[in-house]
Amino acid sequence: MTELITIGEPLVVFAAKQENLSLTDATEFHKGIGGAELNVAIGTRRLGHSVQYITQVGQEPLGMYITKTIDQMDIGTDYVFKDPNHSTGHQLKQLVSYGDPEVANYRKGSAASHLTPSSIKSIDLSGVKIAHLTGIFPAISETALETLQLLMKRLNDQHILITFDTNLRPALWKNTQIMRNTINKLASHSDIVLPGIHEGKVLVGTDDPEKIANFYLNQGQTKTVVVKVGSKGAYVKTSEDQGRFIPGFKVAKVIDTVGAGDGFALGLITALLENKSTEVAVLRGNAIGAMQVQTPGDNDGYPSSEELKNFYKKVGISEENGVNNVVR
Ligand SMILES: Nc1ncnc2c1ncn2[C@@H]1O[C@H](COP(=O)(O)OP(=O)(O)OP(=O)(O)O)[C@@H](O)[C@H]1O
Ligand SMILES: O=C(O)C(=O)C[C@H](O)[C@H](O)CO
Repeated sequence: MTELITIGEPLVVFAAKQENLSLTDATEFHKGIGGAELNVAIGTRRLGHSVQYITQVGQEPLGMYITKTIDQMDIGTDYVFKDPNHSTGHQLKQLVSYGDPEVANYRKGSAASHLTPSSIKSIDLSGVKIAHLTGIFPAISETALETLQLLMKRLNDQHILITFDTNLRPALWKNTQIMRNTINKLASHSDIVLPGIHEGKVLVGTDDPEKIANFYLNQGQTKTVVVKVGSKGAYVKTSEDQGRFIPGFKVAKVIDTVGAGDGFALGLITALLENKSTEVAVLRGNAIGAMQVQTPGDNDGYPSSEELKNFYKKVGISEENGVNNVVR
């Protein structure tokens, strides 16, 4: 039985080791794995919950590297399909001393983009508590979108809670209007929607968190919206309560912002799996987002239960009292 299921495109990430060099000039790289949904799977497993990851990889060294690595992490690979004809997506990522790193993606026509709806029919959803979906996978190909739509229909039919991170990747879409319409439609079939504040501006046309939340709460089945506001934390509103900000955690130095949103999502998901309140789930999302920005990889800041406890201890809060303790 699996608590969390997710579907996405894994990327082999070659992260530059030399600070502030362009990707053209960098010569030394560290090989790791990324991909938004896989990041969530990794962090969720690290906190002790069971996960199945649905994807397709090439039958070549990068595909084998992904499969071997996630298998060693004890993430379920029952639905990691193999494609002998296409290779696995990969990415070069810059190391910067400030701001977002430059990335170069090599993912067009990847094995994952050739996943088709037929792969969804075999998936056993019994016992699954939460499914995590994002706006990246449906952007990589028409068949990926159809595959996601079929999975969503099966999840909705079985009343399995869906968390949806809008995760905009404009370069993967034909144009902004198609991106906006498709993502907002997918969001309407999700229970918890997790846009970033800048994404809200593109998707809803405002950067007022309350207005962004109201937009999603007024369409489809969405009952909770959390708008992520970078270092400031997050704004949460449900269909039953007034919205509120839950402040973020101060960090000594931001090393790499990639994977913070996924860290937030997995913090929220794991807390909900442990029957914590929505507000505690947002607090844990903030904590794991803050831990992730202090590390160079896409998912190496995600904590074990022990590391999460130590993080709270260091800032002098616990999950039980932390929501109302705004001095961080
Ligand atoms: N500089 C920071 N300091 C502390 N916490 C941070 C910082 N940046 C991000 N976080 C935490 O991580 C969460 C997610 O970050 P962000 O708001 O950038 O999400 P996002 O827009 O989804 O990001 P991503 O680019 O990873 O998709 C924030 O809500 C916050 O809790
Ligand atoms: O999946 C992608 O598009 C990536 O850029 C890989 C990163 O690990 C991911 O986006 C972080 O959210």
